[in-house]
Amino acid sequence: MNYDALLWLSFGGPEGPDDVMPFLENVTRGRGVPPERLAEVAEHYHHFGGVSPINRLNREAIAAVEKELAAQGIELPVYFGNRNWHPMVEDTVATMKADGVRRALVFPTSAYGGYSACRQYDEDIARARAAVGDGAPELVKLRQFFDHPLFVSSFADAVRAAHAQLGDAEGTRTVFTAHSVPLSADVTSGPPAEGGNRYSRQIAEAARLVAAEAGVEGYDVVWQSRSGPPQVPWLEPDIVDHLDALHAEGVTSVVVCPVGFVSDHLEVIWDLDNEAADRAGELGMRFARAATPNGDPRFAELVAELVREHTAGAQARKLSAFPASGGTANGEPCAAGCCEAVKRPS
Ligand SMILES: CC1=C(CCC(=O)O)c2cc3nc(cc4[nH]c(cc5[nH]c(cc1n2)c(C)c5CCC(=O)O)c(CCC(=O)O)c4C)C(CCC(=O)O)=C3C
Ligand SMILES: [Fe+2]
Repeated sequence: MNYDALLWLSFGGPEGPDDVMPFLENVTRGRGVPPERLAEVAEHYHHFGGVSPINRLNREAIAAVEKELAAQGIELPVYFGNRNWHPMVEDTVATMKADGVRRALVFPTSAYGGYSACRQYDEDIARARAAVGDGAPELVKLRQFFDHPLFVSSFADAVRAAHAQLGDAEGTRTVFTAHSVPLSADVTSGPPAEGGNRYSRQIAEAARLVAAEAGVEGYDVVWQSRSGPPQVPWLEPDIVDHLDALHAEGVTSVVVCPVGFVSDHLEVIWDLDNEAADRAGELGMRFARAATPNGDPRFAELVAELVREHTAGAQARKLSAFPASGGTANGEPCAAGCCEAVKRPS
């Protein structure tokens, strides 16, 4: 085998009240997020005792992946590193070097393209290697997986289960949601030759695939967790505004599917399970939120299969016509100018 480890690369989240502000400062450094927004998001974390579930969920997913790899006879130790909170990826890559790791695969915990979902993880890889310096392991990122059949079927079952929870009410609307990004960031997502908007087009494609497999007809794609200064346009409509619009149309029952995320981290348990669910309650709408895939055994199988694309020549299974992007070495972009960062006003 050409690889001697797997690095699980994620966003990171606070693990106690004192972590919240330093974590948020790490996330927003140079990103032009106003202090009012930061204070609001800090409150969301404090609502849960300053603990984001994301690190625990990643550790659980890693344990499942370790078991799956072992069951398949793939001997790869799994390391865990984050962009914004401990264990920081720079420290993890230093440990990998000290352990003698020379060439590792990297699983980023995002299924999509775009700056925040793909390219920024490349920057993390390059920064961590630079911090470690000579002898840093070679780091080869696994590709985007938004259209992988295991990812799609996991969400499809979750959507079906959420409909069943509502007793399959006639006319229940399925609403797919993903993290909003500035319009400018969506426009520059994907390789320039493709014409942009790769992030929102991949989200729309994943929603279409999940809806088709779940057998739901009426569905919408909306956005959530908008950040940044109010004057900067982001992808819309927002999920909460959309519930108002659905109510005005006479919809009385909704299933919300967070197709843009792999786990029940803070944007899911606060922005959906509290804010959106409360709004639905005020409007007298029935509301069920579909589960995210990381607790599903198919998620560990998916990661193992992406690994086997590199170690055993496994065929890249995918359901959309988008090219299999994102799998580059040492933080290289997929193409010149692909998903480049947009400067934010400070
Ligand atoms: C596309 C996308 C994903 C999905 C892809 C992926 O999963 O990577 C994602 C995931 C996540 N975002 C997260 C948390 C935050 N994101 C923020 C801010 C921002 N996100 C953005 C985009 C995305 N974010 C953007 C364009 C900003 C504005 C600042 C900037 O331009 O960078 C802020 C700052 C405060 C605020 O919300 O304003 C926080 C705290 C957490 C961890 C949650 C937890 O702790 O459980 C996760 C998984
Ligand atoms: Fe975010």
